[in-house]
Amino acid sequence: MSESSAPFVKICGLKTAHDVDVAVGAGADAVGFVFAPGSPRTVDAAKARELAGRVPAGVLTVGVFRGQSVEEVRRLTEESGVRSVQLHGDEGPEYYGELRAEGRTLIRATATAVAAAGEYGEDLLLLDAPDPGSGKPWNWASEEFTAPRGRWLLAGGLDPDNVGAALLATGAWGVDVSSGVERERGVKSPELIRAFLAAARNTRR
Ligand SMILES: O=C(O)c1ccccc1N[C@@H]1O[C@H](COP(=O)(O)O)[C@@H](O)[C@H]1O
Repeated sequence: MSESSAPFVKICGLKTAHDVDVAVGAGADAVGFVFAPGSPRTVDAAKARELAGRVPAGVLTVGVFRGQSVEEVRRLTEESGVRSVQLHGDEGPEYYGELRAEGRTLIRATATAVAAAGEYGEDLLLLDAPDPGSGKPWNWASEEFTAPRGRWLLAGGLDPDNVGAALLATGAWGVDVSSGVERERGVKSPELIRAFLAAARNTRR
């Protein structure tokens, strides 16, 4: 993708067939299913398999994990059939290496400064807020923020009203959203999903 093309957009935390259909129909590049425990968006492997089965091959399906063992990530990924693994824990490069050796597409989520995408062997880097999925933004607009080299996604408190400015300010390759497309915590809004995708798509870096 060239710098002037439309940004990559992932819509995360989907729990219903209708929301998956809306996100895919509105042009999402990726959809996420949360396997991390304790979230209002958590789904089990059977539900994720049902939802992922609705997603066409050109759209990436992502399982979202936090602080879970390699064995659990492997099991949930295989049982659900999602194609990509997004890790929010404090896993090190060895952990990534183990999953990478099995051919999984890896997204490394972090709230700390990173010089370049790919340092742990991940396919995509995701810069997120310290409390992922909370809808709270972080200081991506501050002068202290330095964007990493390479392809990276921005997340944390994005919504249809701020995603364009966030993309322009940071130069992120793509964006990821959950709370900002919900009408109440854990319940997606089809209108907000469509509005977010339109706003992001219309932004050219
Ligand atoms: O969405 C969750 O509940 C979640 C739980 C645990 C780890 C990650 C989670 N979601 C990720 O958080 C951001 C979205 O944040 P926001 O709600 O838009 O502020 C995104 O990367 C999700 O994949």
